[in-house]
Amino acid sequence: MADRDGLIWLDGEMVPWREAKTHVLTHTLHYGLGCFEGVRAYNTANGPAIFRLQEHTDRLFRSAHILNMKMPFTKDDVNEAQRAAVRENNLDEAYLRPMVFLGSEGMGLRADNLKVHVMVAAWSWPSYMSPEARERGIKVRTSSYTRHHVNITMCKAKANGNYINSMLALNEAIACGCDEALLLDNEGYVAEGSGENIFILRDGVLHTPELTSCLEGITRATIIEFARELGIPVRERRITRDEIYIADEAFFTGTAAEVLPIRELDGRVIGAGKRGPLTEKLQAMYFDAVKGRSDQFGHWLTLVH
Ligand SMILES: Cc1[nH+]cc(COP(=O)(O)O)c(CN[C@@H](CCC(=O)O)C(=O)O)c1O
Repeated sequence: MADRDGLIWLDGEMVPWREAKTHVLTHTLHYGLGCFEGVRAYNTANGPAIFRLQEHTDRLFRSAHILNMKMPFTKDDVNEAQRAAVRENNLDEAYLRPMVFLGSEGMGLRADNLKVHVMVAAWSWPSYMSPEARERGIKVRTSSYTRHHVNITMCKAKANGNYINSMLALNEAIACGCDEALLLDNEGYVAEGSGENIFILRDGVLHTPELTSCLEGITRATIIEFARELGIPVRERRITRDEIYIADEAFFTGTAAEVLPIRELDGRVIGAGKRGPLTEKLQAMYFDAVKGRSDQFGHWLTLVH
C-alpha cells in the first residue's frame, strides 16, 4: 500500500503518498489506541459522491471521544479532507480510510504529551470479496475467538486495537476454508462478523443483534431504513448461532462488504444456499442509493467536486 502514486491528507496538508510516514515510536503503533473509519465513494451521474459522509465523520469523532483523544480538527475539516482525498487523487470510486492516531512524543502507558494526528487516504478498492460473492454468497465459520465484552474494550469506538480480535477470527476462518468469521459475544450470542454486522430473515421478519458487542454500523442503519420502507419488521435482539442455521436468509452488512449474502455457516446451508430474494432486493436498494439512482436517499450522498 505504501509504494504508490497519489496524495494523502495528513494533519491538514495533502502530502505525496510515499512521504506520508510516521516514526516507529508512534504511540498508536505500539499500543493500538487510535480510531478509524471505512468510507466509500461511488461514481454517480453527477460525479463521485461519498455515501453517508456525515454519519462516518460523526462516528469517528464519537470514537475519538470515547478513547479520550482530543480531535485537532473540526468535523467540517474532516469532511473536506475526505472529499479532497478522492478529488485530488482523481478517483471516480474509492475506499476512504480516515484514521486518528497518537504521535511519537512519548512512550509508555502514562505518556500524556502525545499529539493527536489525523490522516485520510483514498484508493480504489472495488470489492471486499470476490465479485461473484455478491450473488453466490459466502461460507462463514463461527469463530473460536469471542467478540469483546462491552467492558473489555469499547465497542462503540471503531478502535484500531479492536481489530486484533477481528483478524485472529478472520484468519482462523480462512485457514478452515471459509470466507469470513462470525463472532459470538461472551455469553455465546451472535455479535457480528470480523468487519461486518449481520442480519437474518425468518418468516418475513429481519433480525439483527442489539448494539452491545457489535459496532454501530452505518450500513446496518441503512438496511433498517430500507426494511422500514419495504414494510418489513426488524427486531434488534439476542440471536443464537443455530437461529442462523435455520434462517431463511442471512447476510452481512458493512461499508467494505456492502450487502453480502451468507450461504453457509458452520457447514449448515442457509435457506437455498445462495443469495435470497430479500437480500437481493436490499442489495439492489443499497446500490441504487450509493450510486445516486435513488431520489429518496439522495441526501445521503456528498459530491466530491
Ligand atoms: C467490526 C465491524 N462491524 C461492523 C462494521 C460495519 O460498519 P459500517 O461500515 O459502518 O456499516 C464494520 C466496518 N468495517 C470496516 C473496515 C473493514 C476493513 O477490512 O478494514 C468497513 O467496512 O469499511 C466493522 O469493522
